[in-house]
Amino acid sequence: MTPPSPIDWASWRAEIHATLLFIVRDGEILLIEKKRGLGAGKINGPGGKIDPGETPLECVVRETREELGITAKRPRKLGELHFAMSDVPDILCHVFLARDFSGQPVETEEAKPLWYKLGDIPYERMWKDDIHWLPVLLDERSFHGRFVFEGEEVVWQDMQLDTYWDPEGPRH
Ligand SMILES: Nc1ncnc2c1[nH]c(=O)n2[C@H]1C[C@H](O)[C@@H](COP(=O)(O)OP(=O)(O)OP(=O)(O)O)O1
Repeated sequence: MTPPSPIDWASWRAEIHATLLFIVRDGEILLIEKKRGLGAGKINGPGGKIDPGETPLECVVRETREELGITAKRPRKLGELHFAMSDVPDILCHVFLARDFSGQPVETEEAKPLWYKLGDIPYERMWKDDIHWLPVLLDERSFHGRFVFEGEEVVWQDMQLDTYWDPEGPRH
């Protein structure tokens, strides 16, 4: 049974809306080592904050171009993550999966591209929540995750699988 949440999700609103993209091709996943900003030093998918007037899909394509110099083909939103943080603003993150891209991934000021076999994803170098939803994304199932952080640690979590997505965008 899920323990009571330390925060009231009914009144929760994200201060930041962001995106993440995971590209999977030929049994490997394209990740980045993030070089600056929130999560610097961690391994993650490309992505970042949504600009004013931008859709999550436009954002994830733009951020992937900026961070890796490639264009994702047909990214599909499969997940939504709510992060209640203790020391940085709360985040709502739209999570996408793509099976192809054009161009060649290059290292930029923001990110270093890293390919991993699907069986060797380095969860120990990623945000602590990732292990709870990335395998779901890789199974092409939709999900809605909520995580409460104290610093770097997850102190409460809830994952709903096979959720329905409103193509118009986030609920908060
Ligand atoms: N807990 C957790 N797990 C997995 N991924 C993330 C988190 N928290 C997060 O913030 N993230 C992701 C969501 C975003 O993709 C990035 C954070 O975006 P950020 O790098 O701050 O945004 P940019 O727009 O690229 O940054 P600047 O250009 O403003 O430096 O991490």
